[in-house]
Amino acid sequence: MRYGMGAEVLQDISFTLDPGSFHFLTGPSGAGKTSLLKLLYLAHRPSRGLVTMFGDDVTSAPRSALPRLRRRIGVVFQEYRLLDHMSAIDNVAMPLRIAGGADEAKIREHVEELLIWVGLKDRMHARPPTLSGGEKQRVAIARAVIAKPELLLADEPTGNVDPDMARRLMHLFVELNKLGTTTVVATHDLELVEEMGGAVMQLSAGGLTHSPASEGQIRNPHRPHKGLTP
Ligand SMILES: Nc1ncnc2c1ncn2[C@@H]1O[C@H](COP(=O)(O)OP(=O)(O)OP(=O)(O)O)[C@@H](O)[C@H]1O
Repeated sequence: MRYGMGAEVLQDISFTLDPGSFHFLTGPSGAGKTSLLKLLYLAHRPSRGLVTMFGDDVTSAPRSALPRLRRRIGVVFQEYRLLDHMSAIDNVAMPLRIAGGADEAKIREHVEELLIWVGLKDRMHARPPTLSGGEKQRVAIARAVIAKPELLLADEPTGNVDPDMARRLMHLFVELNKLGTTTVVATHDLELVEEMGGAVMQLSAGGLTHSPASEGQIRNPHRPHKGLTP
């Protein structure tokens, strides 16, 4: 992958994410973690090579096919990308409203429950510009997981919260993963990676220096979260 006419920022990377697996993506700043997630989110196409997603080659998929594919992916962006004119509740409810099929009262109940769980009981009606960095991060995470996507991509999702909340949010990802969501979490927090015990993909200077030999199962126990049970 390269940006424009620049040098390649990712080279000769080959891996498969088994359905339902959980992977951490680590590596120093600038190694290419965000760039790799952009390939997986279909925000960028590789300059050479192949990306297949849900069994289909998406490298040459028409642009018109991308929104439908992206609806199957939940993303926590490093810069959150919340809609500033909407409340936290409405930001989080968006994937459910776009998916359709659920009645508004149920959506609201589900969203409120999740926002309470991530510690935003008193900030649900606030708009993103009035939220702290850590609060915005939690809204972004809630939005990414609310519709139980098939694939969850999270870019440094706990970078702005304290260690206890970081653990709580990781357990939310684990809980979702147990429901079948394939998960990739890019993080600098090696202590948390060690504690959670998932498979690790390690990037260094644009190459994968360590990729999981095994199936990417998280080994540690977790606290149950009722809102994400089927
Ligand atoms: N939009 C862009 N245009 C040109 N180069 C870019 C762009 N975004 C990132 N890069 C370059 O691509 C390389 C990989 O960056 P990337 O953001 O993927 O790394 P990262 O591992 O996610 O870093 P961090 O941990 O700091 O978020 C870096 O050399 C970076 O300077």
